[in-house]
Amino acid sequence: MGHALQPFDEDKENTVSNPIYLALDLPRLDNAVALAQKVRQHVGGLKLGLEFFCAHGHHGVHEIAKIGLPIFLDLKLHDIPNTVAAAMQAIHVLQPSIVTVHASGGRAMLEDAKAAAGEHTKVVAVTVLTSLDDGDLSRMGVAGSAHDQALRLADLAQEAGLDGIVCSGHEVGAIHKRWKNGYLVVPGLRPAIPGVSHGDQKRTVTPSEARNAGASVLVIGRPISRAEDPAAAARAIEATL
Ligand SMILES: O=C(O)c1cc(=O)[nH]c(=O)n1[C@@H]1O[C@H](COP(=O)(O)O)[C@@H](O)[C@H]1O
Repeated sequence: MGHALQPFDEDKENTVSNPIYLALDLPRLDNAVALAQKVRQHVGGLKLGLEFFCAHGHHGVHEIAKIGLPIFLDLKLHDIPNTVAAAMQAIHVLQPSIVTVHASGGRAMLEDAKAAAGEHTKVVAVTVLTSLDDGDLSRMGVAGSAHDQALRLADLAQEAGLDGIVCSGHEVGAIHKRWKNGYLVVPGLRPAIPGVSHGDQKRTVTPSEARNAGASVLVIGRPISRAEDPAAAARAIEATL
């Protein structure tokens, strides 16, 4: 029997009391459970990505849900509308708080994804991945800056009736001005600690910069999961917000 996932409470401003979602990007389920247990007092939710879902599927989601925090299922769905809608229906039973799709899948895909989602699930569209910069976009044939592209795709997501978007901290302020009640998810966050690794992330800001610019949710992975003391790292980040 699976453990029922609970939608989380939030206030009118589309914020949660602790906006940090820990990205549980670990290959082993036992390690993911142990990490989540360690930091559960200092984060508002847990994000499970493609790596986790491919390895552990629905069973893995149920195991993590037992920890008692809202679950963000980051599957970044991107396919024809019919396929994405069917995938959304297949994860209904998990009742995730948040699910991601790619905004570049187009308006019909976004509309069908939202229509197929459970009523307590927020569907948010990834605009421009935080691992990409202007040069990467130009090589993909996208004219203009990552900033402008993120704003364009945020407008598309809003027109399609989604709950919000995923963007970097570089754009969240501008998107917040255009979409006041949008649910704005910001990854690519790095605390202002000397020598902190940015890894594959190119458009980064600190957690407090993102929060002050209007982020509803702060997605943080390696700065917590790879810290010597993950609970202390999460606590230190929480204290800056
Ligand atoms: O959708 C996401 O969560 C996401 C979008 C994006 O543009 N950039 C991004 O890094 N993410 C996710 O956010 C997390 C960031 O992890 P760290 O770089 O380790 O903090 C990873 O799980 C990514 O899959």
